[in-house]
Amino acid sequence: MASGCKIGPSILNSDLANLGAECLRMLDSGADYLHLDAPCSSGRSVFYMHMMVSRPEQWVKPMAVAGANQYTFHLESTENPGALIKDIRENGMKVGLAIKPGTTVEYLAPWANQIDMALVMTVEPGFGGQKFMEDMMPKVHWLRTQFPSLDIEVDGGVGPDTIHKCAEAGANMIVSGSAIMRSDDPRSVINLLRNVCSEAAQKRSLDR
Ligand SMILES: O=C(CO)[C@H](O)[C@H](O)COP(=O)(O)O
Ligand SMILES: [Fe+2]
Repeated sequence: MASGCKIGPSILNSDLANLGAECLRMLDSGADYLHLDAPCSSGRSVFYMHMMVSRPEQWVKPMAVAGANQYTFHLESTENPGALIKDIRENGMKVGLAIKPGTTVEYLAPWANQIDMALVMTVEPGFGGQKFMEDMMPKVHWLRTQFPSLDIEVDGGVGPDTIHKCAEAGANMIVSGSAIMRSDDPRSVINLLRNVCSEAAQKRSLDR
């Protein structure tokens, strides 16, 4: 089984001048992990880095030193994914592998057994508040069918209006930026996302 349904608020849209307080606010609201789209340093043990950078090789050690738990890089940004996966592991972090909307899932498949999490981007990487791309859901569904125990994350435009599509397709790790950060009640948004996701996962396991 994948590691249960987890909700990771994206801090990209938060008050960056008060990053520490924003992270604590999210953890206090029930976040399972924090999805960080920019390098930062912290001792907390729930930081999953989404590295939207060219040459992701150069940030592995700094992120490990900063206390990141997981290092997600874009398949499009490296010529040697195998070596990078090995380096991330040797630096004590879990491995996430992301694909942009224009990349087909067949490129990711050969690496699926070597990674902890696949990230299917549901917007073009860059900034928060973009429109969710529903046409990415077949990728999630295909991955879930082929790799039932893989953690599969979606990132971009995910919130109460779009979570059902993600959950039904098989995503179990949910990044949500604006929908959580802009809510007056982040806890209820996090709970809703997790409940929809867990119900879909439970239904899948009953159907098998
Ligand atoms: O990787 C990202 C942007 O490329 C962010 O994680 C993402 O945009 C989250 O924000 P929102 O939920 O508002 O789309
Ligand atoms: Fe992200």
